[in-house]
Amino acid sequence: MSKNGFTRPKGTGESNSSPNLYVANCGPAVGLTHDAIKSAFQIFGDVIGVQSADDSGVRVIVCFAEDTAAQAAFQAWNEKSCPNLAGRVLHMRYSVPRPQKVNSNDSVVVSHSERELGIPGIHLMHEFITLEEEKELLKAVDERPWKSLAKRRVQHYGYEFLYEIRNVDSKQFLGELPSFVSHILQKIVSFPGLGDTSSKLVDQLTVNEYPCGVGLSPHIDTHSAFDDLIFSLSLAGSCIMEFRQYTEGNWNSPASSVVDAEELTKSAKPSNCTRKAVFLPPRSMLLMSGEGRYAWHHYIPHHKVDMIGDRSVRRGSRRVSFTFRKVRKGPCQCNYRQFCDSQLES
Ligand SMILES: O=C(O)CCC(=O)C(=O)O
Ligand SMILES: [Fe+2]
Repeated sequence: MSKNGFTRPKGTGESNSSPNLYVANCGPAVGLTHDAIKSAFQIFGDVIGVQSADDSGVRVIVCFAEDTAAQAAFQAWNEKSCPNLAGRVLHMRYSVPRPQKVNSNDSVVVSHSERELGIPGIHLMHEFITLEEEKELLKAVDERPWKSLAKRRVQHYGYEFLYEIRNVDSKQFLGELPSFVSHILQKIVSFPGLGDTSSKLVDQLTVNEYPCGVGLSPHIDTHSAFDDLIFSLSLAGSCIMEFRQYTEGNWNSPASSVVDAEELTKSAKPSNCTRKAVFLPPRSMLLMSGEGRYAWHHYIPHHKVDMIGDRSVRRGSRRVSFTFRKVRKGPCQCNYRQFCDSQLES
């Protein structure tokens, strides 16, 4: 495989024109140094440089300053015996710089803490559980049946989440949350900044398993479905979570609720929004509440690699998240009406 940073141009004919030529049957392995190649091609115009096309020693990239010089060289020497280069028959094609893989989170700044992130109501606690507890939780869910969606697998406890209506069936109680999360529920109560914790904080759990490279479309968890507090525990692999505040939003624009991941991400090119992101390492607990829960879309990009500053962090083979929420019993009365299905539809 070529590692030279160049590739064939897309398209044919004129559109192939480029100042760079890939030249085969020519190079140090057949006694032609890069300097010798450069001076031979200089007769067509300014040569910026010559580099190896691969490890073979017989294929090079010749970079001219101008397309016209490359065209002249191509016409004169392609598939011909070349007197200036030991009579070798050169095989040429145009070459263009290989496009960089776009895994760059579209250059959103990624924070490591809630303070850096600075979205009211979004809190992050690292190492919320131990490695041992993480292992136990993963073992517990892996022993239970998964439901396969198009790109990820889910389990629901307490109440089922219905993706078609972006809501829960609140009349169908599936039972108390399973005992393997009891210690998480106890810890959740002591999450810093929570006020009155006398009543049950959560009664619904969605477990999501994302294979490497799978994310979740931008959405706001439906206001009428769940109360204020949404806790999300990350296990196994890391990811970044992006938050978007749309300036002209309404409750279902661009996607207010959890839809199956791949549907909307392609349309998720943000233009009219403020974007912030946070890195979610395994065992961290994220709390979305208040403005961050009601008025910001959250989104997990479909990337195999997350760019954090200039560091790339490869996603693990899977990330499993436990999202704890409380099913809402009456209409939502938040102060973010434009994102609130309870207040816009009533
Ligand atoms: O995987 C996560 O951390 C978030 C899941 C989520 O946003 C949801 O289920 O609504
Ligand atoms: Fe969500």
